[in-house]
Amino acid sequence: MIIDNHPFTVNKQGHLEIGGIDSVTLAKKYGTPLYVYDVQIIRNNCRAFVNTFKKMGIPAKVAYASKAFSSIAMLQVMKQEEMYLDVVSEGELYTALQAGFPTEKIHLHGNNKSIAEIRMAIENNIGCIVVDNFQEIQHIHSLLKDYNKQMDVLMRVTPGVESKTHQYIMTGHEDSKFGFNLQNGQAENALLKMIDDPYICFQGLHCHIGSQIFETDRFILATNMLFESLKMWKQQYNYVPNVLNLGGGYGIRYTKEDAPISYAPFIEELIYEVQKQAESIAIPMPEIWIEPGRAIAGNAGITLYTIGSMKEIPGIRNYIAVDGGMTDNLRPSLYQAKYEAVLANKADWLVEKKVSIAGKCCESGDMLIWDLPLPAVSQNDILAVFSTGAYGYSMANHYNRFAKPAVVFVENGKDKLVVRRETYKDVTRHDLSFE
Ligand SMILES: Cc1ncc(COP(=O)(O)O)c(C=O)c1O
Ligand SMILES: N[C@@H](CCCC[NH3+])C(=O)O
Repeated sequence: MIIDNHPFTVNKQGHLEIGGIDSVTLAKKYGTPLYVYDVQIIRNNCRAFVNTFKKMGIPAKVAYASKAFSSIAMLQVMKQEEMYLDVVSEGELYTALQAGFPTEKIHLHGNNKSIAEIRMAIENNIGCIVVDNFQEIQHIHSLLKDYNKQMDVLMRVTPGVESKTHQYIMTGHEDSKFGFNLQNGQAENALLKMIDDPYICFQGLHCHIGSQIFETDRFILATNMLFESLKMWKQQYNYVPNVLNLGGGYGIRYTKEDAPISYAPFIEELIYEVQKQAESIAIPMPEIWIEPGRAIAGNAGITLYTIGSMKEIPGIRNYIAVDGGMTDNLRPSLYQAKYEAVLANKADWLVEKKVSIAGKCCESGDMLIWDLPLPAVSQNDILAVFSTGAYGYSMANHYNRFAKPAVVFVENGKDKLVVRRETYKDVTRHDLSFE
């Protein structure tokens, strides 16, 4: 039996299965809350992007935006899949180095890169820095000069395109903390600062309009805005980009209301658009880079919880509490994000009524799912929440001094612990006594 809307099945015991393994067995073996990833789905997601570019014979780089879920094992899978990598901090870069990720395939982002981050990038000879602001151009220039090195650099621009997504995850609109503004001349000024720099090898533009976007026309519109500027810059400065990085942001299915982008046809559409635009301003086709995060990790991951206390308010609501919440999935409380879930140990039972899934943090807003249809629920049932593979573990936190859950990878019927569960010793590790 197949689970509606999600790439998982139900086994003969009526339990949810992931990667050929009974999820209830995993919950028993590793405890809950537990993040579980089906590695084959991660691989398929990577291949959908990489193979489309290959099939069309287009030089491209597909970089995994590791903010979605960064761990040594995950980045090792990215290495195996020949992906490039987008990191936005020293911590993400450090994790990539620990994973043995080829440094020349790493791209560094960030709207406030520290000197230490830029140094780390230069010392490790990473592939590219995506410059975000004027101060950074100066820092990158000076540091490269000190090291007597050259480095590829892209300029992040905001095209002034409003994507239809939650306000907190829009990034391409004018009033954004990221990048150089295309409309008000800042991007042009930045271009002029970098175009002939002896240390900065200026390769082209980067544009990321936001996250969890379904309307492909927004990506196309942003691309058109880039070409409007490129047309002027060609005429005025004879500038021709080698690279256009069109960011990530491809929406995935969390609930049945979401109609996720079909990656292959969309990438084809994007390629045709860039080809058409490049021809129209008579420049060679630039290399296309993209940076999906959620689209690689999101639907591959589930979170398993154990059901605990239950509170029925007659005529109002049934609250069912689980042993995690906003500490392992911040998205519902931060973005009012919606999720679907099943009882993993009763995955073939008929749905009985709607219940609301509460986390166990001391916050009324710590609700994972409102009005979820479930079969009859009992204490110790296992709840499996779908599509938690992106921005779940990576935004996990220690509120109420919760320990972060473990992460398990499953593939070909085998499970492997890839991030161990934190202990309370881990949680208090940095506390010092005042006595
Ligand atoms: C610069 C950049 N690239 C890529 C991503 C990945 O986005 P997503 O996970 O939505 O694909 C983000 C996050 O929004 C980002 O800020
Ligand atoms: N954390 C966000 C996405 C952030 C995108 C990074 N620019 C989410 O869960 O949807």
